[in-house]
Amino acid sequence: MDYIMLLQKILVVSFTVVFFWKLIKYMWGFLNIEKEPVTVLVTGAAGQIGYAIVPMIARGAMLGPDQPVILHMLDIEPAAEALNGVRMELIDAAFPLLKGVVATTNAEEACKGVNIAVMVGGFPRKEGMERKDVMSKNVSIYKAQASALEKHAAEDCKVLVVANPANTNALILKKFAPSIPEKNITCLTRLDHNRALGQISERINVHVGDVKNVIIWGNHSSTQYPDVNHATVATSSGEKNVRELVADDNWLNSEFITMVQQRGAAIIKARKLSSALSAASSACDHIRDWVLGTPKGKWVSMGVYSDGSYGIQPGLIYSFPVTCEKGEWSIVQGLKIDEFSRAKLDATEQELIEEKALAYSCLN
Ligand SMILES: NC(=O)c1ccc[n+]([C@@H]2O[C@H](COP(=O)([O-])OP(=O)(O)OC[C@H]3O[C@@H](n4cnc5c(N)ncnc54)[C@H](O)[C@@H]3O)[C@@H](O)[C@H]2O)c1
Ligand SMILES: O=C(O)C[C@H](O)C(=O)O
Repeated sequence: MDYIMLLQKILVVSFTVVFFWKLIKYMWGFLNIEKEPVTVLVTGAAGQIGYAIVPMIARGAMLGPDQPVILHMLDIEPAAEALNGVRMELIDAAFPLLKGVVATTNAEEACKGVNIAVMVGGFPRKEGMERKDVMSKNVSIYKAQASALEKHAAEDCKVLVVANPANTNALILKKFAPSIPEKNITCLTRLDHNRALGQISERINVHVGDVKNVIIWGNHSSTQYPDVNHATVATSSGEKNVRELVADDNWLNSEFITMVQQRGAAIIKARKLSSALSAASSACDHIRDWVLGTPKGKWVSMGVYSDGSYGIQPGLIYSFPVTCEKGEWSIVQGLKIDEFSRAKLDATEQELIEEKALAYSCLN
């Protein structure tokens, strides 16, 4: 009897809560109360990824179709005219969600009040240049931009570094923006994650949306480890393991890995330019899932500050499987790592340790 009364009470309370929640949401829509705009910074905005990503942001692909945005676009002086062209096109496109545009070559102005910073600007490797020269240029760019974010961005600003070497640029940014919480500084490996999903879907002829939980471990470079050991595919008879469906461990352990690792180079060979639309779209995926949350039962890959999970040296920006909730990511724990995977996790960690040492040597 007591149980029945308790159950009735629970049902009445739940019904009332749901009813009032729906009523509030309805009234909100009815009164047409708009959300406060979120300010998004895109550096390198006159470049290829910049040109692809700003309309995506202005259309709601990053923060949702009901989230107004203000775009801050930064580039360097030689690109000022092109940057102004992008600003003109944004105005011409008349995006309903776009509440303001700032196009500037002044980092301090660009960083003012920024809630989300997408760092695409950087110094590309040119013919005949040593790794150290490229690193040294990017270290000084990320040091300066970190200081501008530190001084002018919103306190809870979330940062995504896209420009290569993405993990190490993010690490330098973290070092020189000590008041930005370390959990708010990340780098892009979602493109590699999406590439891995795409390759599996092509191989077994299923829709890419039915494949989930691949992992990119480590560096956004050719040492990254695309891991399918925990990945599944939704089928009419339930979720099936990717290894079971592909039924070709040889392919998964060699050709598949190399294909994902080298995909960036393959795009450069084909387009004579590096990936831009897929990079822009994946950067939107990264921020959207971080801010709005990952769907239940699904994880994504993000380059985040290592806390020592899976034996990875703390203090590196390393790509892990993460889930996101209420604007915070957490590393998925407890996944079984076999011997083959262990060696791959360690190899990409080693490359990041060396990159960190090289970057720090450029600070001297
Ligand atoms: N992490 C990833 O998955 C991923 C994928 C693709 C490309 N990338 C990297 O993203 C970066 C951008 O690629 P892109 O194709 O747009 O290059 P791009 O050369 O077309 O554009 C780069 C832009 O950055 C600007 N820039 C240079 N120094 C700057 C500075 N100090 N401040 C602000 N802007 C500055 C340049 O003027 C240029 O407009 C590259 O480093 C590329 O290697 C990363
Ligand atoms: O710009 C590059 O070198 C390649 C890029 O990082 C990519 O993965 O497409």
